[in-house]
Amino acid sequence: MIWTNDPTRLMLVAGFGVSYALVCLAPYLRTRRKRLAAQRAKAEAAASPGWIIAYASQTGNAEELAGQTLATLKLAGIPAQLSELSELCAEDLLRAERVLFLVSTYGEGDAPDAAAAFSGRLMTQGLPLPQLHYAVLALGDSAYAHYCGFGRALDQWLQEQGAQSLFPRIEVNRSSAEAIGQWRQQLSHLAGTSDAPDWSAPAFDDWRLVERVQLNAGSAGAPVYHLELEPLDGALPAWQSGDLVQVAAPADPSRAREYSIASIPADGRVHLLVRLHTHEDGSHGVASGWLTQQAAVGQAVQLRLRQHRRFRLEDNAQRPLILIGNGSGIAGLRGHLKARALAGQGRNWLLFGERNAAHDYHYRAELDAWRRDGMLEQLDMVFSRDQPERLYVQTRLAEQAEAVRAWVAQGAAIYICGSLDGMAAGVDEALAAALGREALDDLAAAGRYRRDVY
Ligand SMILES: Cc1cc2nc3c(=O)[nH]c(=O)nc-3n(C[C@H](O)[C@H](O)[C@H](O)COP(=O)(O)O)c2cc1C
Repeated sequence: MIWTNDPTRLMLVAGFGVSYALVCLAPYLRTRRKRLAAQRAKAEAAASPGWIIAYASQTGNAEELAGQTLATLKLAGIPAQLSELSELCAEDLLRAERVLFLVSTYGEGDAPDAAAAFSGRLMTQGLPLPQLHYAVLALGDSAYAHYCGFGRALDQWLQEQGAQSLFPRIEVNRSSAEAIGQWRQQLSHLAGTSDAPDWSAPAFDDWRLVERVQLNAGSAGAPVYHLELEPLDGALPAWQSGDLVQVAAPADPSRAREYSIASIPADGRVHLLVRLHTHEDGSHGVASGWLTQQAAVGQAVQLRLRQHRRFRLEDNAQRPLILIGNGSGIAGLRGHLKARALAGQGRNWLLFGERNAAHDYHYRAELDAWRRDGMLEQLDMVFSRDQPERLYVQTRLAEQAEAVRAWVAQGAAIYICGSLDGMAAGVDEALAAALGREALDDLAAAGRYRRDVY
């Protein structure tokens, strides 16, 4: 060891010692600062009156992410509750301090059906919300003209009311894993936790295509096929009428296509109704081409079931049902009719549109049998091209406004399945004309007007 009395050298040694200590200490201090900030965030969040996770979802994506958001906050010890957007009233918002909104967009930039009243009534008012801290996760598909239209409108309205965003709106294009990852990261940051639960979607299972029949030979429309599938391992999973399947076609497994399930578990198989889609250049749709042209009967198909809570019967199982649809939309309605027949519930009115009775009367024998057995109280088949003038379900519905009012007065719920263009909007207008727009919005908010339209 070398001793020295030279003051300059002593200063240098001391200076070096202090710098060295600082260099060693810096990472520790940084980590400690971060830990304290995280603890503070957690304590503040836990002390707040509770977070609200509000979702508006049509086919369940936003709802599923809302459930995962709740699980993440709960894991971090933050009191939080899940709420459908439609359940929130002005008073709730005036009181709330932290709300996470997860909303999708439907129609042409519209809110999901259940949130129509929230969008039409609350969002047209001025509410002072300076106390509200919020974030928006907007789900959508950039192929639509009004990409994330409802999420954007909600965000803008909240800003106009003086609410403060916790972080900029995150837009999720076609369920993009990257955007969902950003949301998850923001949540972890807010909640001061790094151990968020796994959000990955369930894997696809192997099913076998066991039957395929074309239903509309000779039709003026594109070919429609009835398909039956069984799980390869024989264990039939549970589902409810109204649910969907996602099919991963070998040519594009990253973008699953969704189809309504046309059967119930008592059938022992998943039935699908698939219309072959043909592009302008003559090529077939990836999934519809695979399922109806390429996959051989007996071949394995990658499939997973998806709950579609918004289109299930749920509380409506005891109510009379008005089922309205067109084209391949008979799939989702057939699932419900099968469930009703199994439960012995005969108060069903089916109003269905296709082109020609001779070729497009899908499942005619089954519908006739239900009619005979008292499972279909009223059946209105509307064939657009069987008479000189074109006729559609919405025209028939408008003629039946009196009956619609009577059924709804008796507690009926209304289910719509089929095409958005040319059917859903017209049916919506006819229903609004029969019942009043406000009453229809109220039915939607109460889960008595449900749509699976595409
Ligand atoms: C009939 C229909 C209309 C849609 N309209 C829009 C739209 O106008 N803008 C948009 O960004 N996304 C639109 N989408 C895409 C959905 O918002 C997207 O699929 C979202 O993931 C659905 O979430 P959800 O399951 O929570 O309802 C539409 C989807 C369908 C089936």
